[in-house]
Amino acid sequence: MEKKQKISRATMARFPIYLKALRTMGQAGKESFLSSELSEVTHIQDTTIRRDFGFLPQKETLGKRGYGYDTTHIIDALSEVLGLGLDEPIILLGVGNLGSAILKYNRWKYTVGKIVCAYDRDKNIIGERFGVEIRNIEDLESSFPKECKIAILAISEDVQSVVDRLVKLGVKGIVDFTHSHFTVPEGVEVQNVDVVVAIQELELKMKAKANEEE
Ligand SMILES: NC(=O)c1ccc[n+]([C@@H]2O[C@H](COP(=O)([O-])OP(=O)(O)OC[C@H]3O[C@@H](n4cnc5c(N)ncnc54)[C@H](O)[C@@H]3O)[C@@H](O)[C@H]2O)c1
Repeated sequence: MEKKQKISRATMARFPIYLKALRTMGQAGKESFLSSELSEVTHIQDTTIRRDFGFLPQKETLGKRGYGYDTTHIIDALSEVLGLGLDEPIILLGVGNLGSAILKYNRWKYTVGKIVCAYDRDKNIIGERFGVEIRNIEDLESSFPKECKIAILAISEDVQSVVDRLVKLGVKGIVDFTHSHFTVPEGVEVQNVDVVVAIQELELKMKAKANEEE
């Protein structure tokens, strides 16, 4: 029986970068590519790219000499490993400053899926922004998009109660921009995104580097 290779965290972290670049290249009509071309776009060494592709499931991903890799095959293989589809429906909770910026960031296409609708409790915000329908949070249960498993949290109050409602509706992954503490049951993943924490981590890395050089 074929032994399944364990994919390292570093390789898994590079897969979404390849996927994003290749979806853009694919949309531009590029049917095949060389690892050196992907390297130029992603700034990841081509030897690393070739090694990472060795972990992908399909045989076609191995590439052919002089032709390179088939763009569609690699996109499919990356999507399979990452468990992502282009049509992944995503909802956004909270359309204030941050939520609006997220909606405005129009690079969702060809990258991670699609924000199908957003929710807010402020009646003045209900309607449409950047082509996305904004619904009243009161209608969450009655208008929740079928099959939606991912929610982005950009609300500022009552976070736990909104999270509980999302979990009940079947949400399995939460991208959390709030600075609130909340809990989720086992089987639900939370990914925190925090600019302040990112700056603190950066400072620590810079200090460590400066100490090394002393
Ligand atoms: N992670 C980061 O780096 C980062 C950066 C900025 C802000 N934030 C956090 O993101 C959140 C939003 O920040 P903002 O500046 O956009 O705030 P904001 O006040 O401009 O927007 C919040 C929006 O969420 C809505 N809302 C609040 N509670 C709600 C609820 N329970 N149900 C439905 N809608 C609700 C409000 O009506 C408002 O439209 C805050 O929690 C803030 O602390 C995080």
